[in-house]
Amino acid sequence: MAIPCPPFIGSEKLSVESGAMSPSSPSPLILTQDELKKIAAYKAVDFVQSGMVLGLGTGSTAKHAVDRIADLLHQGKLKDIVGIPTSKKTHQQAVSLGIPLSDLDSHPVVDLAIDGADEVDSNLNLVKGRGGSLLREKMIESACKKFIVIVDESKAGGSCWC
Ligand SMILES: O=C[C@H](O)[C@H](O)[C@H](O)COP(=O)(O)O
Repeated sequence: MAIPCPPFIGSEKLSVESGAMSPSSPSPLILTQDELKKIAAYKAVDFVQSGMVLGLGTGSTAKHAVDRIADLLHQGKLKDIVGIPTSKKTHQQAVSLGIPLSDLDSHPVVDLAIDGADEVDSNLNLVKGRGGSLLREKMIESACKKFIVIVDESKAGGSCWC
């Protein structure tokens, strides 16, 4: 699914400033749902600081956050991160990207957890776990000081949004 994106996200402004496009004829920037997930996930990772113990979420949205954390570690912009994965899949992804990992036994307090959700309502109630890792998510996300849930607009619809 492709979703029209507001002009403040993306490269349109840069194109206008560089003279590549006339300001009077802006063309809408179309982003896919996965690109929107990536933008939201990268924004969540802005809250990660060096030295943190991180809950690493599961799913197609959280995957982008884990990728971004690994990028920043490799660039030296983040240091001394310890990740606690919420699923076997995320564990495998983090290992493949070289993110140092631990568990709740060794790190019972998690500074920040970042994860997706299946649905969110206007009171920020969440439906989670359709990716199959609800138990580990609940354990790790209950132990965190701060929990960032990343959702694109497709998660805000449905019966619980009132
Ligand atoms: O068990 C799965 C998790 O709760 C996911 O965070 C949730 O299902 C959302 O996944 P996705 O980002 O792939 O929509």
